[in-house]
Amino acid sequence: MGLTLKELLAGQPFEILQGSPDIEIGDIVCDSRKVVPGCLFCCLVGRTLDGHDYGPAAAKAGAAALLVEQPVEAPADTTVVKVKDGRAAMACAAAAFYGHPSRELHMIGITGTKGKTTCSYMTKNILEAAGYKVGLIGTIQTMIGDEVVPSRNTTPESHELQQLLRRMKDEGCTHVVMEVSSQGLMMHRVDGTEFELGVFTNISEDHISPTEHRTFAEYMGWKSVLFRMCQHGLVNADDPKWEEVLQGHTCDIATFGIEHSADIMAENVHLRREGRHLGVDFTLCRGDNRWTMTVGLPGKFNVENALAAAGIALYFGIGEGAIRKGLRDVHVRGRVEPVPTPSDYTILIDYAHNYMSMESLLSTLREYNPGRLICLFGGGGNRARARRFDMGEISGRYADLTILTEDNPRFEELEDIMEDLKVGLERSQGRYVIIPDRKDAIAYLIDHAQPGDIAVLIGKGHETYQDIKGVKYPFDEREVVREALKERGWQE
Ligand SMILES: CC(=O)N[C@H]1[C@@H](OP(=O)(O)OP(=O)(O)OC[C@H]2O[C@@H](n3ccc(=O)[nH]c3=O)[C@H](O)[C@@H]2O)O[C@H](CO)[C@@H](O)[C@@H]1O[C@H](C)C(=O)N[C@@H](C)C(=O)N[C@H](CCC(=O)O)C(=O)O
Ligand SMILES: Nc1ncnc2c1ncn2[C@@H]1O[C@H](COP(=O)(O)OP(=O)(O)OP(=O)(O)O)[C@@H](O)[C@H]1O
Ligand SMILES: N[C@H](CCC[C@H](N)C(=O)O)C(=O)O
Ligand SMILES: [Mg+2]
Repeated sequence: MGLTLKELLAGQPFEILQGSPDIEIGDIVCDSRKVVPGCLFCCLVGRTLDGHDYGPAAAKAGAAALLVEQPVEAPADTTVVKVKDGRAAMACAAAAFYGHPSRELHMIGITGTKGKTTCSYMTKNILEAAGYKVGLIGTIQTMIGDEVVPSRNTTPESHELQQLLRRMKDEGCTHVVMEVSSQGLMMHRVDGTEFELGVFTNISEDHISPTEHRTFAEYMGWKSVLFRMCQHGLVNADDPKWEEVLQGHTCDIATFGIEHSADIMAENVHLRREGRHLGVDFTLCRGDNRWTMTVGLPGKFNVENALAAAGIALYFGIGEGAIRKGLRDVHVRGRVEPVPTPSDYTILIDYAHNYMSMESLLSTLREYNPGRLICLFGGGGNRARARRFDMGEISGRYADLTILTEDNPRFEELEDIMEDLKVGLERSQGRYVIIPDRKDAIAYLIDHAQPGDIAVLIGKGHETYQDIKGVKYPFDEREVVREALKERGWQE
């Protein structure tokens, strides 16, 4: 026996515009193309379209009820209820519809400008090493244990999220680790989800564009919301803004850090380079415990991510061995991911695409003392323009050679994007070449790499396409590297 509309909206103010709220609801959707008979269709005001325009079509296709923010035409036998905020109401109804699965799971939500994806994989690895079955929701994909479910958004729409959580619980997961983006918080995608742990990695200026957040204050304000939704907070004490992010928090707080005094700390950070393999070691300190750890991913910033993941594990009472195994064996697609190469130089694929990630990535790679540091990247079209000047400038500052190329120009002209990148590079007087076709650019890089060099292909990360004027052309960077090496006679 399913729940009625009235039961789904319990605790939320709503006004009945027509029909009865005592009807049973068979599903919840917000896309008229996904309507099934007997469902609740939620009319949402989007960035480009208005779901209210699809209300009549949804009713015609069999929706039993419409959730609206303003009146819409509907047949007399369709119930129509009006709420103030359609996304918030949909999220709470979805949580009720799926029986509040978050209450039956150990829910971990990770927010922050950078490190969410990496930290969530580290956490999953550790929890699995401790014997738990784990659900993961984030940028690259959703996972139910080992099963992969494709993701469209980092934080899914609320009804998809609640459905996933229910599935995870039913399929035996005990813990779920998910990335909670500021867009997800702003669009009420996680409303109705009860988080046991909320984690803050860091914050820097990003996602400020006509399609994302209007100001930095707004961006930061949405990140704060997670700490009013969780029972316990774990935050990065090295981030200068952590106290601002916690404004209005209702959870208790534990901290982690490398530079500042914190509950969980890293000491003896040591960058490790063995042939073409890079990693980092540190001592994990909590109370009297001093545990040496080896992280399978390079860079000081991955010590921060590891501390956050270890902090989560320690909260759940997980011991030294599982933490060590989980951190040592971690691999994340497109996050400082090594690609097999002839053994004398390193090629990494990474997803840096803003100031903070470029700076962290290149400054830490520099510290590995490469023969030369070579950076290959472009700037995404129809995204925050400031990123391009920053990325150009930082590459010019740290790299011995920059190879400028394409990265999802979308509907912008590649030449215009290059001009912005060049401005940044010239500001820091970096040495660069321009090779518009990314495949040619990679071939150039391979032809010029020398023993001891570290080359990093930046921006595409896990992506497997090149988005040009609305068409997504297949482009898997690791395959392109492999092919180029093969053409040059190298076999793995
Ligand atoms: C700007 C934005 O966030 N858009 C999200 C939003 O779509 P929208 O508001 O653009 O929707 P719309 O096309 O205007 O349509 C409005 C409504 O009409 C409905 N509709 C539309 C057409 C139709 O025929 N019938 C119909 O019912 C739509 O289903 C929708 O409910 O709602 C969709 C469903 O939830 C999201 O997938 C979509 O994310 C897009 C893909 C996106 O790129 N979002 C980015 C900004 C984002 O959310 N990023 C964050 C962070 C990423 C990170 O840093 O890791 C994320 O969490 O992914
Ligand atoms: N803690 C960190 N601090 C700074 N930079 C980081 C950190 N962790 C990862 N990075 C850099 O940022 C890139 C993206 O990292 P990751 O995917 O883990 O973060 P995210 O918060 O999920 O980002 P996105 O919002 O892009 O999905 C990495 O490829 C790396 O270059
Ligand atoms: N997913 C993010 C980062 C993409 C990074 C880069 N590949 C680009 O296209 O700018 C975005 O769409 O803004
Ligand atoms: Mg992510």
